[in-house]
Amino acid sequence: MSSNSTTQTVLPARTVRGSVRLPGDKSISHRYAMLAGLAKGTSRLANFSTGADPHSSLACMEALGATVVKRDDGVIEVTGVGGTFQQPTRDLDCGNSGSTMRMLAGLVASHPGTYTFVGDASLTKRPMQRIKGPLEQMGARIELIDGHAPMVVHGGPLKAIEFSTPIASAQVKTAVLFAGLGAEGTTTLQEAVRTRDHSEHALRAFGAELERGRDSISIRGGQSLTAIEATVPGDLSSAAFFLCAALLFPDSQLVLDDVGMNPSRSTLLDVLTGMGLKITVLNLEEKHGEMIGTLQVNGAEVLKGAEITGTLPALIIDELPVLAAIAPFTRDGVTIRDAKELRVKESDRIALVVQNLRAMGAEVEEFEDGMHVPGGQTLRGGVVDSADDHRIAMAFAVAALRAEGETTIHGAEAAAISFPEFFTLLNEIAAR
Ligand SMILES: O=C(O)C1=C[C@@H](OP(=O)(O)O)[C@@H](O)[C@H](O)C1
Ligand SMILES: C=C(OP(=O)(O)O)C(=O)O
Repeated sequence: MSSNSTTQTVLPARTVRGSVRLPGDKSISHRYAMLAGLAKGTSRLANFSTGADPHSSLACMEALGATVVKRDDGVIEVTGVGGTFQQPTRDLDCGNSGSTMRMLAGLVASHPGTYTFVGDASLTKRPMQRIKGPLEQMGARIELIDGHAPMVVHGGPLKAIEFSTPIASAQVKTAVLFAGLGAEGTTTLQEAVRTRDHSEHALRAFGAELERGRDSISIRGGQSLTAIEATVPGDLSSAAFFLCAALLFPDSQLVLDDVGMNPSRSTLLDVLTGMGLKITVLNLEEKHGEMIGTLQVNGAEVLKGAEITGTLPALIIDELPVLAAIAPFTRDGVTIRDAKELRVKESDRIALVVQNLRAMGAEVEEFEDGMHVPGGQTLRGGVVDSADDHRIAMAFAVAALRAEGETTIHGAEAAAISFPEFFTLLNEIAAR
């Protein structure tokens, strides 16, 4: 049972209808917060994520000497340190946010000083060795306890490296690129799977030059950053919950405004289209390298299944819990393999999805690297547990819309990590 339990009850719905405005993208908000904190000048960031995680990044940047003003109109103003971080007098508290800990470790690594990173109980269990390797190769020293936080980064002069990421992780890629920004020489990084490229776009937006090779990305050290004015696109991973809700009802109709459509994230839309969702993209435009569009969606006549294997899981890793949670309602079932990373997120997302699906009466087969959820099943309302994992809380709220009877979600407040408005918006679009 989650430790700090606020329960939410979700009733079945007849359909979902309406229009939804999403919080700013969590991944982009983290990157803008960090780079704005290092840059020269004052950045103005509209539609910055309301989620707790990017606010952990902002608080860390304040501890490093940046000034953060949260304006009443939702715009966040960040005045950066102009290239040199202040030695923090407190721990850098990353809360629940793996992105904050891993990416910021890379950013501070080239700055002489000692930085102590801490996090909550969940973050303290997550693997940090993956960034220690490359950052130490560049010349930083990193102390971990058994591969985990608390993590002490001893920053200093770094040397560029050539690095091939052994796991598909945008956070690891970002840690290396951010360290490369302050290193001597040109750092080159190769990824087997092309993960989300928000860091590349954000670095360019703040004035850094990067070079893309066929399957590599290079950054020259010693470049300085300049403040930007930007509007953060709506979060496609938050949109996923509503898109999956729309899939559940043939007559559903939703409009999602100003959603981030970066091609390195939008594979999700191909998967949902393959499952039968009708998606029309309107008003597509580009801002600071990021695509933004309005999504008009209608439900599936036949809700088909999906096979999510190979390199695909890495491209939709945060959306897998909700896809699995609605899988019993598909005609053909959903198979997820090659997704072992799910076990080291805010919770063991494979074990927890399986546990909660079973609590709602579904049959599921668990694998070390995924699961198989047969289709053609019904769910009954039940008691599910988020284990303080935001994506799990929201995934099962969506599945509950088509369950028989009401569903109680323990630890529902975890949604605020990425999407504080989630339950209010879900209630608004659910027709009962
Ligand atoms: O770069 C990012 O913003 C993120 C990358 C992914 O993590 P990994 O890099 O660990 O795969 C994802 O799960 C996380 O929610 C956000
Ligand atoms: C895994 C996630 O985030 P992070 O790694 O930043 O904690 C997530 O938001 O699902």
